[in-house]
Amino acid sequence: MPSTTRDALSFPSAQSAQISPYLPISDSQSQPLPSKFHVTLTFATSLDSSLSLSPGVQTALSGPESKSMTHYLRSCHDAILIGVGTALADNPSLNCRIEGVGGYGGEGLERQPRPVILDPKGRWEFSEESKVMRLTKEGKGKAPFVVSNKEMEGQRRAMLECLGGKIIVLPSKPGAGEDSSASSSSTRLKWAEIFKILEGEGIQSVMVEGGGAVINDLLRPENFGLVDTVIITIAPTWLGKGGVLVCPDPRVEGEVRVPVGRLKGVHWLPLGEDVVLCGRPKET
Ligand SMILES: NC(=O)C1=CN([C@@H]2O[C@H](COP(=O)(O)OP(=O)(O)OC[C@H]3O[C@@H](n4cnc5c(N)ncnc54)[C@H](OP(=O)(O)O)[C@@H]3O)[C@@H](O)[C@H]2O)C=CC1
Ligand SMILES: Nc1nc(O)c(N)c(N[C@@H]2O[C@H](COP(=O)(O)O)[C@@H](O)[C@H]2O)n1
Repeated sequence: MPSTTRDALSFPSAQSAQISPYLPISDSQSQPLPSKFHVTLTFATSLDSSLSLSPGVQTALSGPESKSMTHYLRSCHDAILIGVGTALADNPSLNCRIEGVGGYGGEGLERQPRPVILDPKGRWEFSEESKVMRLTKEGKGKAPFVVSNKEMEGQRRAMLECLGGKIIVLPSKPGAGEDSSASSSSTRLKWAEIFKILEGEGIQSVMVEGGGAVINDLLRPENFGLVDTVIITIAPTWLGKGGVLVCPDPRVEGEVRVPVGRLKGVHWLPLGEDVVLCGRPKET
């Protein structure tokens, strides 16, 4: 086996066939590009709705089968988006390690997604040693785009650009009536604008992986309609209080509390010891 594929993952076609209705494209390269920008919200959660044991800590929830599923999803999207909290906590790879994808037996960077880090205040102090940069240098992934309100210091920016990444500076616009759970109102970016800017970069589909603040923000009623599909890995474990929770703000109509949202067109897929939930925020 060539060294490039020694650490490659595979995801069986019987299982990918069950997930592909929720994806912008299947892994078949002959499929046409999506005609509309597609957003997939995806993450792994515990039975008590935790993404990790505590803020700033990375917690492995997915078993090997659902981890392969996540990498399969990565191969079917143009970009992966995470918040800066996840970049700081996880030092993630944000590449796709499915057998046959570029860097893992495939040509060039074929079907490797573009990592996108949402970092309005410029808190992510990446270096050439950050995992995502190392993998880029090894030809196993793409360099990240950093979406920010701030310009980046010259040397780090030059290194990022030299690897093929870039910083995308967006003007901040305080939003009326927004709370500060994801980001202070002066730096909070509107999701419609974030997705529009990515579309302008030639990106047609994005999987948003987390973390907590990003997911809870996208679950707000005014944002949920921007999400096309939701794919959640549920692991058979409780992490306990104090974790990073997926738990959006409550929704009140008049003086009555109503559910924040419910998925439609749901499909459940057991994968190893986990179960994967696929659904759509709206009817199609
Ligand atoms: N189990 C799983 O599948 C996953 C788990 N995780 C875990 O989640 C945790 C990280 O979650 P969390 O700490 O909530 O951090 P996030 O990754 O959600 O990043 C949050 C930060 O992103 C920025 N941000 C979020 N929304 C917006 C917006 N609309 N506009 C502008 N900026 C925005 C803000 O930065 P600023 O404050 O600088 O303004 C905010 O503080 C880690 O422990 C990680 O391991 C992460 C991903 C997946
Ligand atoms: N699907 C999934 N399962 C888990 O158990 C996780 N902890 C995560 N985290 C997400 O994956 C990123 C880390 O993986 P890579 O190093 O990029 O392969 C991390 O940043 C989260 O986005 N996901």
